[in-house]
Amino acid sequence: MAALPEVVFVLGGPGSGKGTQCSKIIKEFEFVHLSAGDLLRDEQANKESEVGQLIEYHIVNGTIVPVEITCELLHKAMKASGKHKFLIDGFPRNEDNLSGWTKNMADKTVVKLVLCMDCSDDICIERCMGRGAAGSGRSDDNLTSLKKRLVTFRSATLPIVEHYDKLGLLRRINAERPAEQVVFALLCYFGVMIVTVQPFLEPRGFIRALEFIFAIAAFASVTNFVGSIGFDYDCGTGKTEAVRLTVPYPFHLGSHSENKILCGATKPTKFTFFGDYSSDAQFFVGTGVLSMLWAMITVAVYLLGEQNYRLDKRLRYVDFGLTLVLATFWLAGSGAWANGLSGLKHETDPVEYIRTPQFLYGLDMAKLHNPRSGSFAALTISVLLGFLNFIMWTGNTWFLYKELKDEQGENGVPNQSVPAAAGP
Ligand SMILES: Nc1ncnc2c1ncn2[C@@H]1O[C@H](COP(=O)(O)OP(=O)(O)O)[C@@H](O)[C@H]1O
Ligand SMILES: O=c1ccn([C@@H]2O[C@H](COP(=O)(O)OP(=O)(O)O)[C@@H](O)[C@H]2O)c(=O)[nH]1
Repeated sequence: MAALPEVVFVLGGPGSGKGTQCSKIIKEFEFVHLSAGDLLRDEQANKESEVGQLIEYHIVNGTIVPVEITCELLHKAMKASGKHKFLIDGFPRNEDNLSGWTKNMADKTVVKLVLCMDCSDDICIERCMGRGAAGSGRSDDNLTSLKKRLVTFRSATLPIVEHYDKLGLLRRINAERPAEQVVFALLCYFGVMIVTVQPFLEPRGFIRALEFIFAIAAFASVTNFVGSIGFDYDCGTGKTEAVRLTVPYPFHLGSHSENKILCGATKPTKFTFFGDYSSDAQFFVGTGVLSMLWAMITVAVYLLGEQNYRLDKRLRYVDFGLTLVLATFWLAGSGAWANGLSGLKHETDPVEYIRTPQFLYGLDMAKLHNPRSGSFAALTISVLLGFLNFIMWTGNTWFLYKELKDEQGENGVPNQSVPAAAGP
């Protein structure tokens, strides 16, 4: 399922610095800043608007415009932006706003965070008066309107702030500090927020995390393996000496030999094997390493750039394609390695070894007794892990394919009917 658009609400008293801080945040993070107040003022300035007068009335009196109007303006602006992350400043301001949003937008958006700019009334008044004096042109930057706006904030907006606090979404910011200090605190919250564990609660991310672990387990059980076999070597004097031969990765047996000085001889005796299983083993290990790298990259992308991933179809096609290729590699690699391992086990079987004609090894095989085989269990497990990886990568290919199919609207903002704006 495609991700829902993300929303961060920014609340706070008039003049607490909501607009100032939002404009700083969008420089650092890919959010679209939507000021509910600005949208209402633009609508009110539109001579053709049927609700202009109603908006003006509420703004001057510091009361709240009916949610149908605000919600429609917000929804239009979200759709028009073509983006997926929104910083909504000055909304929801009362119970009516909250229930209107819940009714129309809650199941089509995800509220990631609610920021509350804490600021005393005196500072709010001082800032708004300063804004008015600097020529904001706002009909509500005067003492009479300000007092009403502050009352509305305390009585209507603070219960909404508390509502989000109970949901665990609220972050309070001391907004009385200089703007640079305020933005620093805010950016920390945003930095934490962009790391999302959400994809790992869904099959795609969850399986990918497992794939990372199992890919490492599969190839490490091969690369770390050093097998061994052993015999007793008859010195011919009634004494025997134990011989241990190693079978190391990458199992290019033909090029691996061991020289042992036995029974006090002056010259070493050369023990060697035949056969080469390195291509099977290395293909398997290569698949494991590639899978680990791809899983590592995608886990990082899911954690830090999930929204971009969901919005950028190319990324998802690349993920789907590579996952499919790696699933195929796991099947081929595990099959080949299973076959290689059975050859390797046969070739390094100490019973077979001592039965081999003498001319092949240049050794007097009659002197070798009591064959002892080492354990190849780790390699058998590696084959099983390989097939398990095949199942996981194939399963994930299916989930990625399904996600590609379950496309949402172009810009991620769902198409939905918006309540009609109320008349004046
Ligand atoms: N931290 C701050 N310190 C001092 N002045 C600020 C601070 N933040 C905002 N201001 C000023 O206060 C006024 C109101 O800020 P604004 O961001 O428009 O508030 P709001 O959007 O909450 O109404 C503006 O003139 C702005 O420059
Ligand atoms: O969701 C909203 C946002 C704003 N307003 C009105 O717009 C005014 C100005 O809001 P804004 O957020 O621009 O300014 P602030 O009061 O926070 O400085 C408010 O007093 C309300 O009358 C509203 O009714 N609903």
